[in-house]
Amino acid sequence: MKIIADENMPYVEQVFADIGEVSLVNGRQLSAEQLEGADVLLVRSVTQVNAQLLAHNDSLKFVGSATIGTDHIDTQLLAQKGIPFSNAPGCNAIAVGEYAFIAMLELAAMTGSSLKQRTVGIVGAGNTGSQVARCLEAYGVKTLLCDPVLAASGDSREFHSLDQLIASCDVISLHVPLTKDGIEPTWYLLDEARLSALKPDAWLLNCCRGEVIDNRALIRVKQQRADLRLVLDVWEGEPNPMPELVPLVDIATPHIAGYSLEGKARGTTMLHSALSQVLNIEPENKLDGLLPVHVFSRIKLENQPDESALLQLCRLIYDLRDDDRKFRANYALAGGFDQLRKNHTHRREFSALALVKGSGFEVDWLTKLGFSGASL
Ligand SMILES: NC(=O)C1=CN([C@@H]2O[C@H](COP(=O)(O)OP(=O)(O)OC[C@H]3O[C@@H](n4cnc5c(N)ncnc54)[C@H](O)[C@@H]3O)[C@@H](O)[C@H]2O)C=CC1
Ligand SMILES: O=C(O)C(=O)[C@H](O)COP(=O)(O)O
Repeated sequence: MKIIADENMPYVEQVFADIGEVSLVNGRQLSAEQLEGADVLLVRSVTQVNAQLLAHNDSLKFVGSATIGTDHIDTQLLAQKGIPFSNAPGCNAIAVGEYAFIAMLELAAMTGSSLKQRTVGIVGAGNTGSQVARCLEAYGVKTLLCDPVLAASGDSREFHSLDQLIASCDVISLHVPLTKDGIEPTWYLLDEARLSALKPDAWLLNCCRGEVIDNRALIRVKQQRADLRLVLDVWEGEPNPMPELVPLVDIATPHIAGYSLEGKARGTTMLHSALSQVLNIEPENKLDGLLPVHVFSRIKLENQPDESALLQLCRLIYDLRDDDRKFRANYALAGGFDQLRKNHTHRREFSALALVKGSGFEVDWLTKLGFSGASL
């Protein structure tokens, strides 16, 4: 089988070797000509899978996207052509949850305040939003959820409206798909009126899609409101963020919130399972043994960590400040945004680090946060 895969899909050649020959391509530049004769197409979020891309191909048996979002896929077209499609829901949800949690700890350190004293509003309570809530609740931070779609579907959690969250939360973290229609469209969900209504000293995080915030309105509001703190991992108009916006942002990264090695590997192996099912091949667990041991495999805690020690511990797994520095230095260069993503050194998830505790204090909350437990 001829498999065309995005070059930024860790382990893809290894994982798919039993099904066919994998050719790696630049996903953003993939052309209809390159796709001629391919049986399987494996993409990431930068490839628009549409009629133009499929124009010279009549052999595709499967399209997979190793992502949660599907806004780059014309799923209707694939259904019309009878081409099975699968994405990888939840594959990088833990990575996004940990990114948002670490970003909030960094903002607390930056502003000399405490995350624990804040109430965090999570907009979109699906896979990624729930992981943010899990981290915050493990640490003892109050969270409020907004998800009218899940509320209407009978989800038993307590939900609030977006405007209630904006009025009452000190932090707003966005975790919705990008949709232009339907009953709850998210395009420019945070418009000028909502941005202006954010509480004094509020923090706003966007780890879902750039266009969920009206970025021009954000520039105008932030220019008037120095009290607002911003964490942006996603940008309107990627791969070209608005240059006036970047200096106004406290933590800026190139759409890598989901880039943990575990998350990427899960995305690849989930697509392998989906394709195996389509081809009627016995699915294998390919994730076991794929990931290397983390450089710090275990750490001994002598005391209960306070917020500052917790941040130090998190930085052993992921020092967000490195990505922020690289972003500011490179995003405006030609191809800079994509290069940052391509060359990103995939971080690990909390579970890669085992904590050994000294006697006389509890670390249950740290294992709930995601770290592994270990005995001496
Ligand atoms: N920055 C990054 O690296 C990543 C970004 N993403 C983005 O995050 C999005 C969310 O991912 P998941 O949580 O895994 O998706 P999900 O589908 O599990 O959850 C999204 C939730 O948003 C809710 N929702 C839809 N419209 C809403 C609205 N108007 N207001 C409030 N809630 C609404 C849905 O009901 C759903 O529960 C993805 O669609 C993708 O675009 C996902 C992974 C990584
Ligand atoms: O899963 C999603 O949705 C995402 O946004 C991905 O983390 C983006 O990663 P790429 O597919 O663009 O590498």
